[in-house]
Amino acid sequence: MNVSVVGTGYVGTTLSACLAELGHQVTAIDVDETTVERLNDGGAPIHEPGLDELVSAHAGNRLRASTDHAAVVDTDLTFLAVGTPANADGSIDASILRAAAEDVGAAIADETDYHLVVVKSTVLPDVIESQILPAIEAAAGTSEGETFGVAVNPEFLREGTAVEDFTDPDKIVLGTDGDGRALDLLRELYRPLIEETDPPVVETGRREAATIKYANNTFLAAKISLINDLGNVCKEFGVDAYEVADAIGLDDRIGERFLRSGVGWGGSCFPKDTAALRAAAESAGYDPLMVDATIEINERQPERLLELLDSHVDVEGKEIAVLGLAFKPGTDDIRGSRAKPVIEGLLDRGAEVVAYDPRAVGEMAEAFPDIEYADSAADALADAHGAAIVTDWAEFADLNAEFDAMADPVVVDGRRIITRREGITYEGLTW
Ligand SMILES: NC(=O)C1=CN([C@@H]2O[C@H](COP(=O)(O)OP(=O)(O)OC[C@H]3O[C@@H](n4cnc5c(N)ncnc54)[C@H](O)[C@@H]3O)[C@@H](O)[C@H]2O)C=CC1
Ligand SMILES: O=C(O)[C@H]1O[C@H](OP(=O)(O)OP(=O)(O)OC[C@H]2O[C@@H](n3ccc(=O)[nH]c3=O)[C@H](O)[C@@H]2O)[C@H](O)[C@@H](O)[C@@H]1O
Repeated sequence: MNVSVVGTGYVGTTLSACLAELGHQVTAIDVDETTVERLNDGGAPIHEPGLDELVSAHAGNRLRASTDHAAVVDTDLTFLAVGTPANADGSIDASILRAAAEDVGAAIADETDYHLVVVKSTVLPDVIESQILPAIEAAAGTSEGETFGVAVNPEFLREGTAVEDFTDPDKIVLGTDGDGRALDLLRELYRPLIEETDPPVVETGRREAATIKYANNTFLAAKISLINDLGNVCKEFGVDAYEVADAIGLDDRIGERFLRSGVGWGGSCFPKDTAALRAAAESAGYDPLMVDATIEINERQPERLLELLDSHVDVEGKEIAVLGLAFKPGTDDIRGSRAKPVIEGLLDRGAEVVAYDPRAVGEMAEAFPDIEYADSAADALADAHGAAIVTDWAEFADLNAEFDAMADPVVVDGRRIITRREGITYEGLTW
Protein backbone atom coordinates (compact mmCIF):
# COMPACT_ATOMS: atom_id res chain seq x y z
CA MET A 1 0.00 0.00 0.00
CA ASN A 2 0.95 3.66 -0.32
CA VAL A 3 1.03 5.28 3.09
CA SER A 4 1.98 8.70 4.39
CA VAL A 5 2.99 9.52 7.93
CA VAL A 6 2.72 13.12 9.14
CA GLY A 7 5.15 13.81 11.99
CA THR A 8 8.36 11.82 12.16
CA GLY A 9 9.35 11.91 15.83
CA TYR A 10 9.61 8.81 18.03
CA VAL A 11 6.34 7.32 16.86
CA GLY A 12 6.25 8.56 13.27
CA THR A 13 9.79 7.44 12.40
CA THR A 14 9.28 4.02 13.95
CA LEU A 15 5.93 3.68 12.18
CA SER A 16 7.38 4.81 8.82
CA ALA A 17 10.41 2.53 8.95
CA CYS A 18 8.45 -0.49 10.20
CA LEU A 19 5.70 -0.05 7.58
CA ALA A 20 8.40 0.12 4.89
CA GLU A 21 9.88 -3.07 6.32
CA LEU A 22 6.43 -4.68 6.07
CA GLY A 23 6.53 -3.93 2.33
CA HIS A 24 4.56 -0.69 2.11
CA GLN A 25 5.58 2.40 0.18
CA VAL A 26 5.91 5.13 2.82
CA THR A 27 6.09 8.91 2.53
CA ALA A 28 7.21 10.44 5.83
CA ILE A 29 6.32 14.12 6.18
CA ASP A 30 7.70 16.50 8.76
CA VAL A 31 7.91 20.29 9.04
CA ASP A 32 11.48 19.96 10.29
CA GLU A 33 13.85 20.07 7.32
CA THR A 34 16.77 18.55 9.22
CA THR A 35 14.65 15.53 10.14
CA VAL A 36 13.53 15.09 6.55
CA GLU A 37 17.08 15.40 5.19
CA ARG A 38 18.35 12.92 7.73
CA LEU A 39 15.68 10.39 6.81
CA ASN A 40 16.40 10.79 3.10
CA ASP A 41 20.10 10.32 3.84
CA GLY A 42 19.26 6.97 5.44
CA GLY A 43 19.54 7.90 9.14
CA ALA A 44 16.93 7.95 11.90
CA PRO A 45 16.37 11.37 13.53
CA ILE A 46 16.00 9.66 16.92
CA HIS A 47 17.95 6.92 18.63
CA GLU A 48 16.10 3.61 18.91
CA PRO A 49 17.72 0.18 18.72
CA GLY A 50 17.27 -1.25 15.22
CA LEU A 51 15.76 1.91 13.75
CA ASP A 52 18.83 3.22 11.91
CA GLU A 53 19.21 -0.14 10.20
CA LEU A 54 15.59 -0.09 8.99
CA VAL A 55 15.77 3.52 7.81
CA SER A 56 19.03 2.93 5.95
CA ALA A 57 17.64 -0.26 4.37
CA HIS A 58 14.58 1.51 2.94
CA ALA A 59 15.49 5.20 2.50
CA GLY A 60 15.29 6.34 -1.11
CA ASN A 61 13.30 3.26 -1.99
CA ARG A 62 10.24 2.23 0.05
CA LEU A 63 10.79 5.13 2.48
CA ARG A 64 10.91 8.71 1.26
CA ALA A 65 10.67 11.85 3.37
CA SER A 66 9.34 15.27 2.47
CA THR A 67 8.37 18.60 4.00
CA ASP A 68 5.51 18.91 1.53
CA HIS A 69 2.10 17.73 2.77
CA ALA A 70 0.83 17.68 -0.81
CA ALA A 71 2.52 14.28 -1.08
CA VAL A 72 -0.31 12.66 0.92
CA VAL A 73 -2.62 12.92 -2.05
CA ASP A 74 -0.73 10.13 -3.82
CA THR A 75 -1.19 7.72 -0.92
CA ASP A 76 -4.10 5.52 0.26
CA LEU A 77 -4.03 6.63 3.85
CA THR A 78 -2.30 9.15 6.08
CA PHE A 79 -1.24 8.72 9.68
CA LEU A 80 -1.20 11.76 11.95
CA ALA A 81 1.68 11.15 14.39
CA VAL A 82 2.45 14.62 15.72
CA GLY A 83 2.81 15.62 19.37
CA THR A 84 -0.14 16.16 21.73
CA PRO A 85 1.50 17.92 24.68
CA ALA A 86 -0.14 19.22 27.86
CA ASN A 87 -1.19 22.78 28.64
CA ALA A 88 0.00 24.27 31.95
CA ASP A 89 -3.20 23.06 33.66
CA GLY A 90 -2.61 19.49 32.43
CA SER A 91 -5.31 19.59 29.75
CA ILE A 92 -4.43 18.37 26.27
CA ASP A 93 -2.97 20.86 23.80
CA ALA A 94 -4.26 19.58 20.47
CA SER A 95 -3.13 22.60 18.45
CA ILE A 96 -0.24 20.79 16.71
CA LEU A 97 -2.53 17.92 15.78
CA ARG A 98 -5.22 20.32 14.57
CA ALA A 99 -2.69 22.11 12.38
CA ALA A 100 -1.46 18.80 10.94
CA ALA A 101 -5.07 17.79 10.26
CA GLU A 102 -5.55 21.08 8.39
CA ASP A 103 -2.41 20.40 6.35
CA VAL A 104 -3.77 17.00 5.33
CA GLY A 105 -7.24 18.44 4.65
CA ALA A 106 -5.74 21.06 2.34
CA ALA A 107 -3.72 18.40 0.54
CA ILE A 108 -6.78 16.26 -0.21
CA ALA A 109 -9.02 19.20 -1.12
CA ASP A 110 -9.16 18.23 -4.80
CA GLU A 111 -9.16 14.52 -4.15
CA THR A 112 -12.19 12.64 -5.42
CA ASP A 113 -11.11 9.19 -4.23
CA TYR A 114 -11.62 8.17 -0.61
CA HIS A 115 -8.65 9.06 1.63
CA LEU A 116 -8.31 7.67 5.13
CA VAL A 117 -6.80 9.84 7.88
CA VAL A 118 -5.60 7.70 10.80
CA VAL A 119 -5.01 9.39 14.14
CA LYS A 120 -1.94 7.72 15.64
CA SER A 121 -1.25 10.51 18.14
CA THR A 122 -2.61 10.04 21.65
CA VAL A 123 -5.77 12.11 21.72
CA LEU A 124 -8.87 12.44 23.89
CA PRO A 125 -12.13 11.25 22.29
CA ASP A 126 -13.78 14.69 22.24
CA VAL A 127 -10.84 16.21 20.37
CA ILE A 128 -11.52 14.01 17.36
CA GLU A 129 -15.05 15.31 16.91
CA SER A 130 -14.53 18.85 18.15
CA GLN A 131 -11.20 19.65 16.50
CA ILE A 132 -9.78 17.06 14.10
CA LEU A 133 -12.85 16.45 11.96
CA PRO A 134 -13.77 20.15 11.64
CA ALA A 135 -10.14 20.99 10.77
CA ILE A 136 -10.01 18.44 7.94
CA GLU A 137 -13.49 19.33 6.72
CA ALA A 138 -12.78 23.06 6.61
CA ALA A 139 -9.48 22.62 4.78
CA ALA A 140 -10.71 19.90 2.41
CA GLY A 141 -14.01 21.62 1.67
CA THR A 142 -15.87 18.31 2.02
CA SER A 143 -17.52 16.33 4.78
CA GLU A 144 -16.38 13.17 6.42
CA GLY A 145 -17.75 10.17 4.52
CA GLU A 146 -17.61 11.97 1.16
CA THR A 147 -13.98 11.93 0.17
CA PHE A 148 -12.35 11.08 3.42
CA GLY A 149 -12.72 9.03 6.60
CA VAL A 150 -11.06 9.26 9.99
CA ALA A 151 -9.88 6.31 12.09
CA VAL A 152 -8.10 6.09 15.43
CA ASN A 153 -5.20 3.67 15.82
CA PRO A 154 -3.30 4.38 19.06
CA GLU A 155 0.31 3.35 19.60
CA PHE A 156 1.60 1.40 22.61
CA LEU A 157 5.35 1.29 21.89
CA ARG A 158 7.89 2.17 24.57
CA GLU A 159 10.94 4.34 24.06
CA GLY A 160 14.06 2.21 23.92
CA THR A 161 12.20 -0.80 22.50
CA ALA A 162 10.11 1.02 19.89
CA VAL A 163 10.91 -1.19 16.89
CA GLU A 164 10.50 -4.41 18.86
CA ASP A 165 7.21 -3.21 20.39
CA PHE A 166 5.83 -2.09 17.02
CA THR A 167 6.74 -5.29 15.22
CA ASP A 168 5.55 -7.62 18.00
CA PRO A 169 2.66 -5.75 19.64
CA ASP A 170 0.49 -6.97 22.52
CA LYS A 171 -2.52 -5.76 20.53
CA ILE A 172 -3.58 -3.61 17.61
CA VAL A 173 -6.51 -1.25 18.25
CA LEU A 174 -8.55 -0.06 15.27
CA GLY A 175 -11.23 2.56 15.95
CA THR A 176 -13.38 3.15 12.87
CA ASP A 177 -16.99 3.70 13.97
CA GLY A 178 -18.08 1.04 11.53
CA ASP A 179 -16.64 2.78 8.44
CA GLY A 180 -16.10 -0.34 6.31
CA ARG A 181 -13.66 1.35 3.93
CA ALA A 182 -11.50 2.52 6.85
CA LEU A 183 -11.49 -0.90 8.50
CA ASP A 184 -10.62 -2.67 5.24
CA LEU A 185 -7.69 -0.33 4.62
CA LEU A 186 -6.33 -0.76 8.15
CA ARG A 187 -6.75 -4.55 8.06
CA GLU A 188 -4.88 -4.61 4.76
CA LEU A 189 -2.14 -2.33 6.11
CA TYR A 190 -1.48 -4.49 9.16
CA ARG A 191 -2.03 -7.83 7.35
CA PRO A 192 1.70 -8.70 7.02
CA LEU A 193 2.29 -7.94 10.70
CA ILE A 194 -0.81 -9.85 11.81
CA GLU A 195 0.21 -12.86 9.69
CA GLU A 196 3.67 -12.80 11.24
CA THR A 197 2.93 -12.28 14.94
CA ASP A 198 -0.82 -12.89 15.30
CA PRO A 199 -1.59 -10.15 17.86
CA PRO A 200 -5.16 -9.65 19.12
CA VAL A 201 -6.86 -7.04 16.92
CA VAL A 202 -9.40 -4.91 18.76
CA GLU A 203 -11.91 -3.47 16.29
CA THR A 204 -13.89 -0.79 18.04
CA GLY A 205 -15.26 2.75 17.87
CA ARG A 206 -13.08 5.83 17.56
CA ARG A 207 -13.94 7.18 21.01
CA GLU A 208 -13.24 3.78 22.52
CA ALA A 209 -9.90 3.47 20.69
CA ALA A 210 -8.81 6.90 21.90
CA THR A 211 -9.88 6.12 25.47
CA ILE A 212 -8.14 2.71 25.45
CA LYS A 213 -4.82 4.50 24.98
CA TYR A 214 -5.35 6.78 28.01
CA ALA A 215 -6.69 3.92 30.12
CA ASN A 216 -3.69 1.77 29.15
CA ASN A 217 -1.13 4.39 30.14
CA THR A 218 -3.03 5.40 33.28
CA PHE A 219 -3.36 1.78 34.39
CA LEU A 220 0.38 1.21 33.96
CA ALA A 221 1.22 4.44 35.79
CA ALA A 222 -1.24 3.47 38.54
CA LYS A 223 0.32 0.02 38.83
CA ILE A 224 3.71 1.62 39.45
CA SER A 225 2.24 4.18 41.87
CA LEU A 226 0.45 1.42 43.78
CA ILE A 227 3.64 -0.64 44.09
CA ASN A 228 5.41 2.56 45.19
CA ASP A 229 2.72 3.23 47.80
CA LEU A 230 2.93 -0.38 49.02
CA GLY A 231 6.71 -0.10 48.85
CA ASN A 232 6.67 2.92 51.16
CA VAL A 233 4.54 0.90 53.58
CA CYS A 234 7.02 -2.01 53.27
CA LYS A 235 9.88 0.33 54.11
CA GLU A 236 8.05 1.50 57.25
CA PHE A 237 7.47 -2.18 58.19
CA GLY A 238 11.13 -3.04 57.57
CA VAL A 239 10.00 -5.36 54.79
CA ASP A 240 11.65 -5.73 51.35
CA ALA A 241 9.11 -4.47 48.79
CA TYR A 242 10.88 -6.37 45.98
CA GLU A 243 10.33 -9.71 47.70
CA VAL A 244 6.71 -8.77 48.16
CA ALA A 245 6.37 -7.64 44.52
CA ASP A 246 8.00 -10.82 43.20
CA ALA A 247 5.51 -12.90 45.13
CA ILE A 248 2.37 -10.95 44.25
CA GLY A 249 3.47 -10.86 40.60
CA LEU A 250 3.12 -14.64 40.51
CA ASP A 251 -0.62 -14.13 40.69
CA ASP A 252 -1.68 -14.06 37.02
CA ARG A 253 -4.32 -11.49 37.86
CA ILE A 254 -1.58 -9.11 38.99
CA GLY A 255 1.30 -10.03 36.63
CA GLU A 256 5.00 -9.58 37.27
CA ARG A 257 5.70 -6.64 34.94
CA PHE A 258 5.72 -2.99 36.03
CA LEU A 259 6.15 -3.85 39.69
CA ARG A 260 9.55 -2.22 40.20
CA SER A 261 9.07 0.27 43.00
CA GLY A 262 11.28 3.30 43.55
CA VAL A 263 11.53 6.95 42.67
CA GLY A 264 8.58 6.86 40.25
CA TRP A 265 7.62 7.11 36.62
CA GLY A 266 8.56 9.76 34.07
CA GLY A 267 8.76 9.97 30.31
CA SER A 268 7.09 11.84 27.50
CA CYS A 269 3.68 10.23 27.99
CA PHE A 270 2.71 8.91 31.46
CA PRO A 271 2.90 12.41 33.00
CA LYS A 272 1.02 14.20 30.23
CA ASP A 273 -1.54 11.45 29.59
CA THR A 274 -2.50 10.98 33.25
CA ALA A 275 -2.78 14.77 33.59
CA ALA A 276 -4.90 15.08 30.43
CA LEU A 277 -7.22 12.26 31.50
CA ARG A 278 -7.65 13.86 34.92
CA ALA A 279 -8.34 17.30 33.41
CA ALA A 280 -10.85 15.88 30.91
CA ALA A 281 -12.62 13.81 33.58
CA GLU A 282 -12.87 16.85 35.85
CA SER A 283 -14.27 19.04 33.13
CA ALA A 284 -16.81 16.30 32.43
CA GLY A 285 -17.85 16.59 36.10
CA TYR A 286 -16.10 13.51 37.50
CA ASP A 287 -13.40 13.55 40.15
CA PRO A 288 -11.07 10.62 39.28
CA LEU A 289 -9.68 9.67 42.70
CA MET A 290 -7.36 6.87 41.61
CA VAL A 291 -5.87 8.98 38.84
CA ASP A 292 -5.28 11.79 41.35
CA ALA A 293 -3.58 9.40 43.76
CA THR A 294 -1.50 7.90 40.93
CA ILE A 295 -0.11 11.34 40.11
CA GLU A 296 0.29 12.45 43.72
CA ILE A 297 2.20 9.34 44.82
CA ASN A 298 4.52 9.83 41.86
CA GLU A 299 5.15 13.44 42.86
CA ARG A 300 5.97 12.38 46.42
CA GLN A 301 8.56 9.67 45.67
CA PRO A 302 11.49 12.02 44.89
CA GLU A 303 10.81 13.86 48.16
CA ARG A 304 10.86 10.56 50.06
CA LEU A 305 14.24 9.81 48.49
CA LEU A 306 15.53 13.19 49.65
CA GLU A 307 14.15 12.68 53.16
CA LEU A 308 16.04 9.39 53.41
CA LEU A 309 19.20 11.21 52.38
CA ASP A 310 18.44 13.95 54.97
CA SER A 311 18.17 11.29 57.65
CA HIS A 312 21.88 10.50 57.15
CA VAL A 313 23.50 13.75 55.95
CA ASP A 314 22.87 17.45 56.24
CA VAL A 315 23.38 18.15 52.54
CA GLU A 316 23.65 21.95 52.84
CA GLY A 317 26.97 23.10 51.38
CA LYS A 318 27.99 19.52 50.62
CA GLU A 319 28.68 17.80 47.33
CA ILE A 320 25.95 15.28 46.49
CA ALA A 321 26.12 12.93 43.48
CA VAL A 322 23.02 12.31 41.36
CA LEU A 323 23.47 9.19 39.24
CA GLY A 324 21.01 8.85 36.35
CA LEU A 325 19.25 11.72 34.60
CA ALA A 326 17.28 10.05 31.78
CA PHE A 327 13.67 9.06 32.61
CA LYS A 328 14.68 5.45 32.12
CA PRO A 329 17.80 3.62 30.93
CA GLY A 330 18.59 3.33 27.22
CA THR A 331 17.53 6.85 26.30
CA ASP A 332 18.75 10.45 26.51
CA ASP A 333 15.15 11.60 27.06
CA ILE A 334 14.76 13.59 30.30
CA ARG A 335 11.07 14.49 29.87
CA GLY A 336 9.33 13.85 33.18
CA SER A 337 12.57 12.45 34.62
CA ARG A 338 12.49 12.01 38.40
CA ALA A 339 16.03 13.42 38.41
CA LYS A 340 14.56 16.91 37.98
CA PRO A 341 12.65 17.06 41.30
CA VAL A 342 15.59 15.32 42.99
CA ILE A 343 18.03 17.98 41.72
CA GLU A 344 15.57 20.79 42.57
CA GLY A 345 15.16 19.40 46.10
CA LEU A 346 18.92 19.19 46.59
CA LEU A 347 19.42 22.75 45.33
CA ASP A 348 16.64 23.98 47.67
CA ARG A 349 18.58 22.38 50.53
CA GLY A 350 21.75 24.22 49.48
CA ALA A 351 23.61 21.12 48.24
CA GLU A 352 26.25 21.22 45.51
CA VAL A 353 24.98 18.78 42.91
CA VAL A 354 27.35 16.71 40.74
CA ALA A 355 25.32 14.79 38.18
CA TYR A 356 26.17 11.95 35.85
CA ASP A 357 24.32 10.01 33.17
CA PRO A 358 25.77 7.86 30.39
CA ARG A 359 23.61 9.60 27.73
CA ALA A 360 21.52 12.47 29.07
CA VAL A 361 24.05 14.98 30.44
CA GLY A 362 23.69 17.34 27.46
CA GLU A 363 19.89 17.42 27.77
CA MET A 364 19.94 17.98 31.53
CA ALA A 365 22.60 20.69 31.21
CA GLU A 366 20.06 22.73 29.21
CA ALA A 367 17.51 22.42 32.03
CA PHE A 368 20.05 22.84 34.88
CA PRO A 369 23.04 24.75 33.46
CA ASP A 370 24.43 25.69 36.87
CA ILE A 371 25.09 22.31 38.43
CA GLU A 372 28.25 20.31 37.86
CA TYR A 373 28.31 17.36 35.44
CA ALA A 374 30.80 14.52 35.78
CA ASP A 375 32.22 12.36 33.00
CA SER A 376 31.67 9.13 34.89
CA ALA A 377 29.86 7.75 37.90
CA ALA A 378 33.24 7.38 39.62
CA ASP A 379 34.01 11.08 39.11
CA ALA A 380 30.58 12.09 40.43
CA LEU A 381 31.00 9.94 43.53
CA ALA A 382 34.57 10.98 44.37
CA ASP A 383 34.49 13.19 47.50
CA ALA A 384 30.68 13.36 47.56
CA HIS A 385 28.86 13.27 50.90
CA GLY A 386 25.93 11.36 49.53
CA ALA A 387 24.57 9.81 46.33
CA ALA A 388 21.05 9.61 44.94
CA ILE A 389 20.49 6.86 42.33
CA VAL A 390 17.67 7.92 40.03
CA THR A 391 17.91 5.83 36.83
CA ASP A 392 18.59 2.09 36.62
CA TRP A 393 21.37 2.15 34.04
CA ALA A 394 23.00 -1.31 33.95
CA GLU A 395 26.48 0.19 34.47
CA PHE A 396 25.46 1.40 37.94
CA ALA A 397 25.05 -2.23 39.03
CA ASP A 398 28.84 -2.64 38.63
CA LEU A 399 29.69 0.24 40.98
CA ASN A 400 31.46 -0.93 44.10
CA ALA A 401 34.93 0.41 45.01
CA GLU A 402 33.83 3.79 43.60
CA PHE A 403 31.75 4.31 46.75
CA ASP A 404 34.90 4.07 48.87
CA ALA A 405 36.13 7.33 47.29
CA MET A 406 33.14 9.22 48.71
CA ALA A 407 33.73 11.64 51.59
CA ASP A 408 30.72 10.06 53.28
CA PRO A 409 29.43 6.88 51.59
CA VAL A 410 25.69 7.45 51.95
CA VAL A 411 23.79 5.92 49.03
CA VAL A 412 20.06 6.29 48.55
CA ASP A 413 18.99 3.95 45.79
CA GLY A 414 15.80 4.93 44.00
CA ARG A 415 15.92 1.99 41.56
CA ARG A 416 17.27 -1.08 43.35
CA ILE A 417 20.40 -1.15 41.19
CA ILE A 418 23.22 -0.88 43.75
CA THR A 419 24.32 -3.86 45.84
CA ARG A 420 23.99 -3.28 49.57
CA ARG A 421 27.29 -4.02 51.33
CA GLU A 422 29.44 -3.33 54.39
CA GLY A 423 31.22 0.01 54.31
CA ILE A 424 28.44 2.07 52.73
CA THR A 425 25.36 3.50 54.37
CA TYR A 426 22.79 2.11 51.98
CA GLU A 427 19.12 3.02 51.89
CA GLY A 428 16.75 1.48 49.37
CA LEU A 429 13.73 3.67 48.75
CA THR A 430 11.24 0.85 49.38
CA TRP A 431 13.41 -1.92 50.85
N1 LIG B 1 7.06 8.87 22.34
C1 LIG B 1 6.43 7.72 22.60
O1 LIG B 1 7.06 6.78 23.09
C2 LIG B 1 4.98 7.56 22.29
C3 LIG B 1 4.21 8.63 21.87
N2 LIG B 1 2.86 8.47 21.60
C4 LIG B 1 2.07 9.59 21.12
O2 LIG B 1 2.40 9.80 19.74
C5 LIG B 1 2.32 11.19 19.41
C6 LIG B 1 3.67 11.64 18.84
O3 LIG B 1 4.63 11.53 19.86
P1 LIG B 1 6.20 11.60 19.53
O4 LIG B 1 6.51 10.79 18.34
O5 LIG B 1 6.88 11.31 20.81
O6 LIG B 1 6.33 13.15 19.16
P2 LIG B 1 7.61 13.96 18.70
O7 LIG B 1 7.50 15.29 19.31
O8 LIG B 1 8.84 13.12 18.90
O9 LIG B 1 7.43 14.10 17.11
C7 LIG B 1 6.43 14.85 16.50
C8 LIG B 1 6.94 15.31 15.13
O10 LIG B 1 5.87 15.95 14.45
C9 LIG B 1 6.42 17.03 13.66
N3 LIG B 1 5.33 17.94 13.30
C10 LIG B 1 4.70 18.85 14.08
N4 LIG B 1 3.72 19.46 13.36
C11 LIG B 1 3.74 18.92 12.12
C12 LIG B 1 2.96 19.12 10.93
N5 LIG B 1 1.98 20.00 10.87
N6 LIG B 1 3.28 18.40 9.85
C13 LIG B 1 4.30 17.50 9.87
N7 LIG B 1 5.06 17.26 10.95
C14 LIG B 1 4.77 17.95 12.07
C15 LIG B 1 7.50 17.60 14.55
O11 LIG B 1 8.43 18.34 13.81
C16 LIG B 1 8.09 16.30 15.18
O12 LIG B 1 9.17 15.81 14.41
C17 LIG B 1 1.91 11.90 20.72
O13 LIG B 1 0.52 12.05 20.72
C18 LIG B 1 2.34 10.92 21.80
O14 LIG B 1 1.55 11.05 22.96
C19 LIG B 1 2.27 7.25 21.70
C20 LIG B 1 2.99 6.16 22.08
C21 LIG B 1 4.40 6.22 22.41
O1 LIG C 1 2.43 6.41 25.49
C1 LIG C 1 3.64 6.29 25.55
O2 LIG C 1 4.46 7.13 25.24
C2 LIG C 1 4.24 5.03 26.09
O3 LIG C 1 4.45 5.22 27.52
C3 LIG C 1 5.08 4.13 28.17
O4 LIG C 1 6.37 3.88 27.61
P1 LIG C 1 7.68 4.74 28.02
O5 LIG C 1 7.27 6.03 28.65
O6 LIG C 1 8.53 4.76 26.82
O7 LIG C 1 8.46 3.91 29.12
P2 LIG C 1 8.13 2.78 30.20
O8 LIG C 1 9.04 1.65 29.98
O9 LIG C 1 6.69 2.50 30.28
O10 LIG C 1 8.60 3.52 31.54
C4 LIG C 1 7.93 4.69 32.00
C5 LIG C 1 8.44 5.09 33.37
O11 LIG C 1 8.01 4.15 34.36
C6 LIG C 1 9.10 3.76 35.17
N1 LIG C 1 8.87 2.37 35.65
C7 LIG C 1 8.56 1.40 34.77
C8 LIG C 1 8.32 0.11 35.21
C9 LIG C 1 8.39 -0.19 36.59
O12 LIG C 1 8.17 -1.34 37.06
N2 LIG C 1 8.72 0.81 37.45
C10 LIG C 1 8.96 2.10 37.01
O13 LIG C 1 9.23 2.99 37.84
C11 LIG C 1 10.34 3.89 34.28
O14 LIG C 1 11.51 4.04 35.04
C12 LIG C 1 9.98 5.13 33.50
O15 LIG C 1 10.34 6.30 34.21
C13 LIG C 1 4.24 2.87 27.97
O16 LIG C 1 4.90 1.75 28.57
C14 LIG C 1 3.99 2.60 26.49
O17 LIG C 1 3.13 1.48 26.34
C15 LIG C 1 3.35 3.84 25.86
O18 LIG C 1 3.14 3.64 24.46
